Amino acid sequence: TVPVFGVDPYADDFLTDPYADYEAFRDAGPVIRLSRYNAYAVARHEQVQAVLTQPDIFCSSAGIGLTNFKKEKSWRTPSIILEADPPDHGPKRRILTRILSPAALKKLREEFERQAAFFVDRMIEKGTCDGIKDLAEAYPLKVFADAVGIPAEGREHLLPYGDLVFNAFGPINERFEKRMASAGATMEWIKTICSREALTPDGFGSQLYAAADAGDLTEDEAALLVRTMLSAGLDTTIFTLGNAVVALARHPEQWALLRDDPSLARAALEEVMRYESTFQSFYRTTTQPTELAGVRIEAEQKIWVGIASANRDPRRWEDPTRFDILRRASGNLAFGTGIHGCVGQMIARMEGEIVLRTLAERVAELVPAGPPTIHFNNTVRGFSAMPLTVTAK
Ligand SMILES: CC(C)Cc1ccc(C(=O)O)cc1
Repeated sequence: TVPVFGVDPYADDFLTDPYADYEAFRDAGPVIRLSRYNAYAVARHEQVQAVLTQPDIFCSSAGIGLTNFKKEKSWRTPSIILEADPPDHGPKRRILTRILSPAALKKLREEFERQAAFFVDRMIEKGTCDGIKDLAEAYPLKVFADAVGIPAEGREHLLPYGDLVFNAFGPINERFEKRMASAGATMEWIKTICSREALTPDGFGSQLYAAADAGDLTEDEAALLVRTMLSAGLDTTIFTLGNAVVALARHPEQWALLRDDPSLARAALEEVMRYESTFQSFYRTTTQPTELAGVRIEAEQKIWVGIASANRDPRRWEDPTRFDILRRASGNLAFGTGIHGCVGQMIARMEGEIVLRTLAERVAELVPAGPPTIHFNNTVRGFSAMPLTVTAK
């Protein structure tokens, strides 16, 4: 029989330190059940990879959260790429891949580097600062929001919106209800800035409307893909940058390695994403009766997919609980994998690598000036505050 766990993976005390529970999930078997949410679960690297690479059996169109769109209404119009299966998914994916191409990103690199220098220099001037507020949040809210082409005013709605989006992939619990209750103005603002006229002429958003003008998208689909960019491209990079700063501040010997060799920035970022994955988990839904690692699973079942757990699976990683920026961390599942693997992973990596390299080039010491504050959310895990003392190189 399938091992059953009654634990609540969305409880604050679970999310404070989920890793012992993830280990128990992995050790219990390749497939387990989370009885509290009536879902199967995969927590090992091998089965997480297997589920994400069989979209015909483990689909996304029933929602990639706990809510089954075939049975309950979604809180927002479903995403036409994230919550879509082949054949609808492919053409939309190709449009985003083209807009987020390496050539497009090369044009942004200089501005992204200039902004990273600005925010890091300001932290050094302050001496005592907050690694989240002054860098991890501020940087993507400036460079990525500018790249999409949304107006400067009103960006304070972006984090509340992201919190709503990521809470909605979990259960409709008190955390979600609370955020939803105060989301009126935010939902209005999001709708407004995804419209053609709100966007600057040269950003990613306008390029989506150009695809509509070329007949590759309807006007409404273009607006929904702008919403996709704002949903997927901010909270994730913000929490990842925050997790990087916290991990480096807490592991001075790893910080020293990076500071003494800034070219390690990309490898350091990859290890942060493996060691402290921002994205904890999401779901797939079985389209037919199937068998996974010898376990029979009926159709229409929600499967919890433990990304952060897979990234610490000792069956795949040597000494997984050790934060080691010199290890080969590529191949981790922080960006997912398969046809839905993160379409923005190259711009996300560019932001992260530039920020870590800029810190390494300009900062001598990065020392905690107090404990970090965890941000509790149903899907992403990170910090809302990290007091730091920062000294110039
Ligand atoms: C890690 C992913 C679940 C992030 C994400 C969120 C939202 C969308 C969308 O299309 O709205 C796409 C991707």
